Amino acid sequence: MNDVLLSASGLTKTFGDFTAVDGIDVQVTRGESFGFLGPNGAGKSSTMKMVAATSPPTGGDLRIFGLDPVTDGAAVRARLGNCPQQDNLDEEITVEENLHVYGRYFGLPRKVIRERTDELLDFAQLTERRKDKVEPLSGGMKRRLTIARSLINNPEILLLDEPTTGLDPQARHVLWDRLFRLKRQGVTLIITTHYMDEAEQLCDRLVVMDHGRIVAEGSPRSLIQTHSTREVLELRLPVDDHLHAADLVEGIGERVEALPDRLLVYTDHGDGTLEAVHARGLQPVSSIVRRSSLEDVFLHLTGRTLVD
Ligand SMILES: Nc1ncnc2c1ncn2[C@@H]1O[C@H](COP(=O)(O)OP(=O)(O)OP(=O)(O)O)[C@@H](O)[C@H]1O
Repeated sequence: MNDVLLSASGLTKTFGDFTAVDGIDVQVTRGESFGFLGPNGAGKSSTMKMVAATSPPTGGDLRIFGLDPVTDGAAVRARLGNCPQQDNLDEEITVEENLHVYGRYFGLPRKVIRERTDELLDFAQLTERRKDKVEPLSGGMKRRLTIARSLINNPEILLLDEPTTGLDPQARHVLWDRLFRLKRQGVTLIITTHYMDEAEQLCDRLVVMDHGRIVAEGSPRSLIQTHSTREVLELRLPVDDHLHAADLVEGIGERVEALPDRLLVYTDHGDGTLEAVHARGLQPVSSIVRRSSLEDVFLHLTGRTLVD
């Protein structure tokens, strides 16, 4: 039997006249790594705050661990780890004191807090920095500390709102590695991101969100198979504006998307498609063939790119 930890039906959040989350249906089962992928403003954070039991829904039904986060907020929060978009560490105290304070907040015995702190500092690769103040740590270290802190109560679900936004590539990879470890330990991860590579790396299953609605759902692989071709030929032609250049490659490949700086020709055989472009007498300034990604899925479904 699937152990459903999160169940939302018609979940809605309005701010005055504005609808940020527009009647979404989502289920997450224990052990899954589940993602909300969408551009800024899609409604991901608003959804996460409702799931974190910190912002009440304005419509629909939401159950976490079978509980109502409005009436059973404290019970829900005790079983969740919550990493909000902005790190909210206490910068004036040390790394380990940040964990101690959180442990006390959850009412854990001192001995348990000490043991968990040692484990979590090791997990976050921060043992050597345990006596240092938080303020001078790098962005990646602060993020890892935020995650370590949110694990102090041994949560069944870890909520991660844009976990790697603002981090450099190396720091992102370190963080992804830590999140993989948690996933292997059986922690259910719920992640929001506007990075398609992060969604592909971390999520077993995800929903694509746009303007508060879910526009597609599935594993990264199944979404790509359903909504894109195997490969994409990216072309830069000697024209000023690619937005009006799609007709130059009309009939080549299965579908063409025109972006301001390039054409994306969707095809199952990129190299053959490039030959067809050359056979038409076109001389691209540059061309690459790559695998289809979730970015292509988003573009196909919404006509827009994930990151502007
Ligand atoms: N407290 C609020 N009052 C009014 N509008 C809000 C409030 N919080 C969010 N919104 C609006 O709701 C929409 C969705 O915001 P939300 O933060 O959920 O999106 P997001 O997908 O998480 O994007 P981001 O990554 O930028 O946070 C946005 O248009 C935002 O301006």
